[in-house]
Amino acid sequence: MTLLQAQGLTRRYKLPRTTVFGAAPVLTAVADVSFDITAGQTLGVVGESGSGKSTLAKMAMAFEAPDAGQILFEGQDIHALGSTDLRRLRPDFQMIFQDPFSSLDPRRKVGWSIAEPLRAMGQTAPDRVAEAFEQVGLHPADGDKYPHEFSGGQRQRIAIARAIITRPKLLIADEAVSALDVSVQAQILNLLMDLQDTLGLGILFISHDLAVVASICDTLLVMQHGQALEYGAASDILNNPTHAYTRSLLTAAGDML
Ligand SMILES: Nc1ncnc2c1ncn2[C@@H]1O[C@H](COP(=O)(O)OP(=O)(O)OP(=O)(O)O)[C@@H](O)[C@H]1O
Repeated sequence: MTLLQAQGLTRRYKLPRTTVFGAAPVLTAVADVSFDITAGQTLGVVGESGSGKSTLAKMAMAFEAPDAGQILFEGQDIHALGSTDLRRLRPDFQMIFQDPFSSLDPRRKVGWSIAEPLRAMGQTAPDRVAEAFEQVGLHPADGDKYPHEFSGGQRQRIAIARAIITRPKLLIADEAVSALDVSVQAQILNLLMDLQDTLGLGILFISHDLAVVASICDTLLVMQHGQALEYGAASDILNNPTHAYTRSLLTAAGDML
């Protein structure tokens, strides 16, 4: 079943004027991008810094509206929903960021922080908190500790626990392992794949690192300057890239693939 369907997504930003004459310059951060994600499938989005990956994620999370195109979640246009309907849908799609420090309140015990999405739904469910800790390979007693007591990899596990606590259907991971050492990256990627198997999650996995993306994705979207250069089965693109830019990413990834 198609979980998320992006059709012709376009996002433009007005830039500061450089002269008093004429219109303000406009940057097209995402230009006419389309993709699908089905349940249990990972779409990898790869591209250099500034290629529009995070802008795509923000639109998929309904944090930012597209200037053109649509994002359908289970057939519903999320940008056409009223705030009440969007709030009702929110638990179904959750996001993990590069830096869990920015989303974990340093003054709060992590058990409190991971329950935040439940509180936003008007729920308190201590057994869900314990379950989420166990699902990410931590101990429920870890909920009584503060973020600084954990390593970077453990903090990313906590961020994942918080993302899955609402039992979402779709997870959006934006550079979720980029700040971690290679061995820890592998552990977090394995965790995401295990969670996908058990929970049937669809995952939108964004990274500038093709080696990382290739290790986890089923389908691949290669972006450059806001454009989708290639989109399709990851194995097809990796074995037979049609674009010179993709070939340069493959060369850069080298032995890591
Ligand atoms: N709010 C904004 N206002 C103006 N320009 C923006 C805004 N957000 C993003 N941009 C520009 O849009 C382009 C795409 O940015 P985006 O963050 O989506 O790229 P990215 O591929 O995620 O790169 P990075 O990994 O460095 O964040 C960049 O040129 C960026 O400077």
